[in-house]
Amino acid sequence: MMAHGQFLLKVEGLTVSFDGFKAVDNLSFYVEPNECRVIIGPNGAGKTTVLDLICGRTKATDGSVKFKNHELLKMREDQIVHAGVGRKFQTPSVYEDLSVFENLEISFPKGHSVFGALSFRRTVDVTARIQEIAETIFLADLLAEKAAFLSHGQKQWLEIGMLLIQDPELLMLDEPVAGMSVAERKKTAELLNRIIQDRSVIVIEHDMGFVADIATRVNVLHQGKMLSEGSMAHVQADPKVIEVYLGH
Ligand SMILES: Nc1ncnc2c1ncn2[C@@H]1O[C@H](COP(=O)(O)OP(=O)(O)OP(=O)(O)O)[C@@H](O)[C@H]1O
Repeated sequence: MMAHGQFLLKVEGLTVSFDGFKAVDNLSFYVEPNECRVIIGPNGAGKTTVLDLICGRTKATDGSVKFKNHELLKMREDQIVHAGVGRKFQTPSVYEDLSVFENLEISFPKGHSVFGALSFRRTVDVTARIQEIAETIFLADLLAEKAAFLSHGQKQWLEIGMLLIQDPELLMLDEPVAGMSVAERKKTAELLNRIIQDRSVIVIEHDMGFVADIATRVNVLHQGKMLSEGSMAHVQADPKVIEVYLGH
């Protein structure tokens, strides 16, 4: 347990400018453990850029991003992953020719096994973890199936599983339910509500019904700045939010 007032992620004064255009402009927010924070806002508001800055894909111009008090802005992308921050991009990138099992297996972090050279024990350990993750992502009955034969929604879940197997403390997802059926959206909400028992999640989302099902708090971005922040009910009732986003 973290002490009161200890945030998992502290974003302060985060700014990036591309040729003088500030895509993210002096943005600050704080994410607690076991939180599902949803970032909403109109096209071009800077949502994807915020995730790119946190995961080290884009270099910030100014500000600070502290994850468990480590400054992420000074770290490389691979170091940020190693520190416990996982990122899923919009389009699923699973290995189509491999099975669900193999996709999860190759995502298992290498070189951290407490069993060291005891490869048999290690295999048992990995297999148990793959089984557990497969159940979480609704694919336990499809472990032997080639990823190519999964539905779009199942591929999205598999990719979430490939991140979960690395046990990140912070997971960032860019529009995870885009292209999913209503039933798949419901199951994805159930999945996110389950995984925040053990970690925090930041999600970019446009589907307000889905946001209502998952968000503990919502950030509304507009022109790279925080337009409004709070519970779903709070931001939905905020006249500024209705004017630039929800009213459209
Ligand atoms: N590498 C870059 N170079 C120049 N401009 C960029 C770069 N990345 C993003 N931008 C610009 O920054 C702004 C914010 O883009 P971003 O993709 O973060 O918005 P978004 O809120 O995720 O939008 P959407 O909902 O359409 O995905 C846009 O005007 C975009 O064109």
